[in-house]
Amino acid sequence: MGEEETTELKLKLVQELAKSGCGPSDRYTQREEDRPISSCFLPSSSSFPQVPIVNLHRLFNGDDDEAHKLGSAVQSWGLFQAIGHDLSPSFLDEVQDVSRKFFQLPLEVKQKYSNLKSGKFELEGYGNDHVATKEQIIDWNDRLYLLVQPEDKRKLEWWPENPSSFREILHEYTMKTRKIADLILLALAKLLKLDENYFVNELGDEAEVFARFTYYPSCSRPDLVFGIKPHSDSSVMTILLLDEEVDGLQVLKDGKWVKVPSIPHALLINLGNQMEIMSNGIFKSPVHRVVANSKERISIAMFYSLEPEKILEPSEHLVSESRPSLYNKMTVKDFLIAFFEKFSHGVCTIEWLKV
Ligand SMILES: O=C(O)CCC(=O)C(=O)O
Ligand SMILES: [Fe+2]
Repeated sequence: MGEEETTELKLKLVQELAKSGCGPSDRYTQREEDRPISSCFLPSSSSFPQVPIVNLHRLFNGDDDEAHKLGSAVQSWGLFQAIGHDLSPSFLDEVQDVSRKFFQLPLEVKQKYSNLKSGKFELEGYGNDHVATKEQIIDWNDRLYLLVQPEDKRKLEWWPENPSSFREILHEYTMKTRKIADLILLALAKLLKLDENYFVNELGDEAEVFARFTYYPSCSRPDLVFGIKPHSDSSVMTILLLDEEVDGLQVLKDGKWVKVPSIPHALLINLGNQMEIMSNGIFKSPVHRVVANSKERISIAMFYSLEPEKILEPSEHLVSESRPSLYNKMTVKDFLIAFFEKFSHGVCTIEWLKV
């Protein structure tokens, strides 16, 4: 057995650590200079920058003011709160509810979906994030990670059957959020004066969509750890359903960490690296992080990623002599391998891909 595999096997689930009353050990403790100190943190108050809010109902009905708001949100923040979507509050509550119930199950039940198979890490399933080296500082969360689209690539053995409605709710959430994602992609293409189907077609039927259910156990020393360390998403776009009770997400804006407040039943739309690249840097993929809390927290992320064999590059309409491509080309598959390797070492932007 290789050394890395041994490292993985020794790790406990964070939820079990928290339950046993142990605080975070060295493996979770950030170096002093990296800790979530409050000096660079802006509380949300009217005198500080506020995360933009876009009304999707107005946007999808051709409201120019809303399109303008979207444009400024994705160019200066790279993320926004989406209200006015057509998902009912009771359905979103159900999504939250089945997620919470899954993490509340006894360990033996959840282990049926473990992302360690004979000690080897699998992308899908329940467990820790990938631990690449012994030096890696581990985030204070457990996750359930599932490929939800294309449908014929789903591996149902990873999909919980408990709570009994989990699979059905996840399927319905996948279909409904994909419609919202496609409509947002249309609006984004229009902003760049591209064919309005440009991003929808780039994503296409073979796009890989992953659902990540992240459980952040309560932590006795939230000042020492991260729920998720600073990063930008690898996706084209991410749709996040935030915990309604407990905040934790923060976004880096002009060098300051700004709190992303949870608005009940809103969706948080976050552009990822693939969109930054396709838009040749016009749209931003923001650096964000999650701080731990003395209360537990859950979030559900849907990541939309281009088909693995595709070449990741800016739209040719956004490249000219005066604005050459800012990024080196590679396949999506190679990009993702490099991304996850760098993420585990705490790299949080795509500076490394720049020409
Ligand atoms: O839990 C959150 O609020 C954000 C999670 C996140 O950034 C991610 O899963 O990439
Ligand atoms: Fe993220």
